[in-house]
Amino acid sequence: MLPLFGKTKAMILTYSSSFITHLLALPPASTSTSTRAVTSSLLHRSLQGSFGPILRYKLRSYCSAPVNRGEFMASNIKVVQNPDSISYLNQREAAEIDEILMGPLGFSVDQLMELAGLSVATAIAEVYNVKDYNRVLAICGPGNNGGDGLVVARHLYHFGYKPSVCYPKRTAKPLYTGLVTQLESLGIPFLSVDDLPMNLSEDFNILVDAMFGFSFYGTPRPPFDDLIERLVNLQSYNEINKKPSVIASIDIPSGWHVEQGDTSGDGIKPDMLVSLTAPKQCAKNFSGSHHFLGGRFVPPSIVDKFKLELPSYPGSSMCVRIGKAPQVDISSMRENYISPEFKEDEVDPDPFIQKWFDDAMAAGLKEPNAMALCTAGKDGKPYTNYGSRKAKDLSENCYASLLFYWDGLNRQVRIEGCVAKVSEEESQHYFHSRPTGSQIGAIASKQSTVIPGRDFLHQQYKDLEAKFSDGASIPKPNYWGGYRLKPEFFEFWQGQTSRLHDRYDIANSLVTLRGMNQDIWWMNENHESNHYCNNSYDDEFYDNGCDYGDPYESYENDWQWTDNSAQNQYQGSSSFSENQVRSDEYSFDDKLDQILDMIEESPNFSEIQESSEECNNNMWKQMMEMQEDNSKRILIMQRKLEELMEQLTQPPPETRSDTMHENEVSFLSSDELYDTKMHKLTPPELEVVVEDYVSLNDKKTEKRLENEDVEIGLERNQINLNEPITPKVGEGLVEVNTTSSPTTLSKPDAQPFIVTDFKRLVMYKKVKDFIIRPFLESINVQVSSHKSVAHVIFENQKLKVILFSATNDPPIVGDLFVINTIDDYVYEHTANMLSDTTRKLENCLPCNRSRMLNKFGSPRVMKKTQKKKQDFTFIRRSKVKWRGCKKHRARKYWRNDYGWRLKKTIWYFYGSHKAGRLELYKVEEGIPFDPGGSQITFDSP
Ligand SMILES: NC(=O)C1=CN([C@@H]2O[C@H](COP(=O)(O)OP(=O)(O)OC[C@H]3O[C@@H](n4cnc5c(N)ncnc54)[C@H](O)[C@@H]3O)[C@@H](O)[C@H]2O)[C@@H](O)CC1
Ligand SMILES: [K+]
Repeated sequence: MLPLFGKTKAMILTYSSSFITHLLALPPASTSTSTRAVTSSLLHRSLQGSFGPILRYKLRSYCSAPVNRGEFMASNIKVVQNPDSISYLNQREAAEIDEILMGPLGFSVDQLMELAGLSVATAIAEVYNVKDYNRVLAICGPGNNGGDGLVVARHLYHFGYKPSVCYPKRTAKPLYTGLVTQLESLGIPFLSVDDLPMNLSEDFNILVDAMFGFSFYGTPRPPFDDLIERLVNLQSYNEINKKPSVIASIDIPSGWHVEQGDTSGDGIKPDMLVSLTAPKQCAKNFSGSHHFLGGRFVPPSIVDKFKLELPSYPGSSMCVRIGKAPQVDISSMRENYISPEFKEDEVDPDPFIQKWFDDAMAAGLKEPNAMALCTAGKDGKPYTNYGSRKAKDLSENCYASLLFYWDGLNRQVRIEGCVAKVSEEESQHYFHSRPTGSQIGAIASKQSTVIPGRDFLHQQYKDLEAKFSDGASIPKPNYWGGYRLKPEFFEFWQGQTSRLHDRYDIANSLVTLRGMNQDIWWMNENHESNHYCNNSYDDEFYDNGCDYGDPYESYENDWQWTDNSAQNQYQGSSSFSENQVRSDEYSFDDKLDQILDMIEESPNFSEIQESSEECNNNMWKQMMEMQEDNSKRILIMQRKLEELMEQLTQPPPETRSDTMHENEVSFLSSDELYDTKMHKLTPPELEVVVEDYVSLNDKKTEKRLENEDVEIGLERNQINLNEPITPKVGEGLVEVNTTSSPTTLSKPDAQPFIVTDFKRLVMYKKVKDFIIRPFLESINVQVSSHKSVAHVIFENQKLKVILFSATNDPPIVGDLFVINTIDDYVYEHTANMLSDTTRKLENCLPCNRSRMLNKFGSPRVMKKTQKKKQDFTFIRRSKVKWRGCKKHRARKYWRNDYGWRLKKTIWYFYGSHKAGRLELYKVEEGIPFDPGGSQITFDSP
């Protein structure tokens, strides 16, 4: 570890060699090293050259951040190699653990479900990146497994996925209703089984199987049998599809026997299984690519009691992979960066004093001051083979490049300039300021030598430690010293989505350099680096054959190891062992071959080759200038592309309504109505905005509706039926003529179609919970004075009623508006509220004019508002029909008149003009009715 500014430290690693490590991953035995080395050096050089920026785009994708870059990457998840040593639970044990957790151990089911769901979501995100696997369907069952699925959907939403939920058998417990409400508030669509395509991979990338967990038994009952069937059939669809969808099962592949697994052999075949708490016995039969364990809450007492052998979770991860990760496909490693806006004024050439460095510090990145150093020798090749030397390079060609890569912030700063040795005094001073261990380490690891193994190094260290135990000053080896780079060129890079990365270059002449040229990079970095040979600028070590930092090249040389483990500060890293590094694991990728071919076939190739031969500082400068031009061009292109992308990816404006609350009912006046484009609709017309339309899938409700002769959508004359009308979620306007003239139903994304005759329109509005109810039975607005129709619109959680009168006249004062709703299906609060309203209305039904006036327009109020009695024509209808009514008569009236069942709730509104505007007042018991006064607010019951 090399100090910078005295107290901060910088590590110089070999940028280009580690770069090549990622990039080429050469299997030494099978590839002609010399050719490849030359090509790779040219490849590297080309990065600096005229066609560099374009290539860099491709290349960066191979050497970007280590986490989460696509399928088959399980970065920080500890891999438990032997799944056989893991415990598998039977059904009884699983249930027992559940009971203990939620009994004596004091967990609540919500808690466990949240943790379980989170771990499943993180495992999914670990394997299936959000860019390629964006559309998720969580298929949720009736039990806790289904609850986990709901939690997963929520977390995936927050991770950037687009989840939908199919939850056909809902459980009316607050835990579940709460989870549903949470998802609804995020605008996550709930789809019925009928809404789903037969081929689920048409609409979804990931299918989260949350139907059944460890309590499943027997064979799946409807509608899950159908859903499971669709998951089974997926395989045949997937064979056709270019990008098949994947199944991620929670705890147990649904339909499988909890212990015996897929007994019939024709069950679902999930690609991923996330076992919770501990794998169930059926998981032994799991043959998909990704088996994870989640539910990181099992306390030691349970581990002991059930003698559980479980893989340990790495770091703070919520999940751990069981078994081996599939072979890494290098070409698929590609991070879709999501970064904040790139602000030019936030970058400063000195990465140590600018905001970016502060950001990196604040983000808690490990050693943000660590950097990679890339040099090039006089032959122009950064690395020819393992015999090359950074220091030697620098003595021949002072140009070098430093790279600060800040993973986690998706940022990188590259600095280029000329490097010079610092004075011997400076080096001496710094050497003795280092900890004794580091000083000994500098001597112990002999530069650029091949050593027999790690033990040898330890012994060296011990011997030297003994030698200097008397506290004598440790002499600085003459090969140890610092370098200073004078920056001439900076490149700021920030990863962005779809590879449209930000890149901002600053050349020396444009900026005032601050700080940078005062600082020293200390060479001899290997003392704290696990993987690399010591580095030296002392000529006497040049020929010792140590390579700088490319472990793959190292195998070629058998075993090279000059590590100083005594100084190992990477506590988290597992120790380096030879058998972890197998060349055949890194097969040479076709794509890379292509790139290399491209370079070699490029018309510039020979030019570059030639110039590289006589590489000198001038050439480098030229190249940098060329690169600068290109970078600018690329930057402009990127911006343009980004703008375009932004335009293309603008989401459509959100239209969404929610549970309607009584006190949020508002009305538009006919004036308002005629002011808008809606005036084009000539009455009598009925326009209903259908939002959040969800068809019924609750058996009980369905049955009721059958009995009640109610239909979803339009109830119409079957003979004249052109085609079935089933509005779905997201569909927009439904226009219906109330006359028998042809009716147009238009949906934004569908062909308009004609219905010539219908009885009534029935809307089902999903309320906040599991029950889907018809919210408004035909917008059956009865206006007492004359025939009117209404527009009813849900907007911003408000019900808006727009009235049309048959004569084009606005409704008059005293009109009574009746909107029918059905309270049976109304959930909880709404139900109570409405039935309460019913009760109140029943109690105050106007049996005669005087009684009505007492209730709704007391003489006192009338007097005060100087209104005449006849203005209160509320009773007009009741005079005719409700005269002398008693409660039961009123009920009868409702049933007969509306052909509806008894429990229907009717909302009464009283129309009144105020400042040219029609306002509707809810008629309620006990509240003085004052149409001239301010609008009555509704008390919640
Ligand atoms: N203790 C744990 O380790 C935890 C368990 N959790 C989850 O809870 C699950 C177990 O939950 P549950 O006990 O609620 O049960 P399940 O979620 O396994 O399902 C039981 C439900 O499915 C129904 N069912 C069973 N067999 C059926 C069949 N053949 N056809 C149709 N329906 C059928 C049952 O009537 C019941 O409603 C676990 O698998 C796991 O996903 C997590 O939520 C939290 C932690
Ligand atoms: K499941």
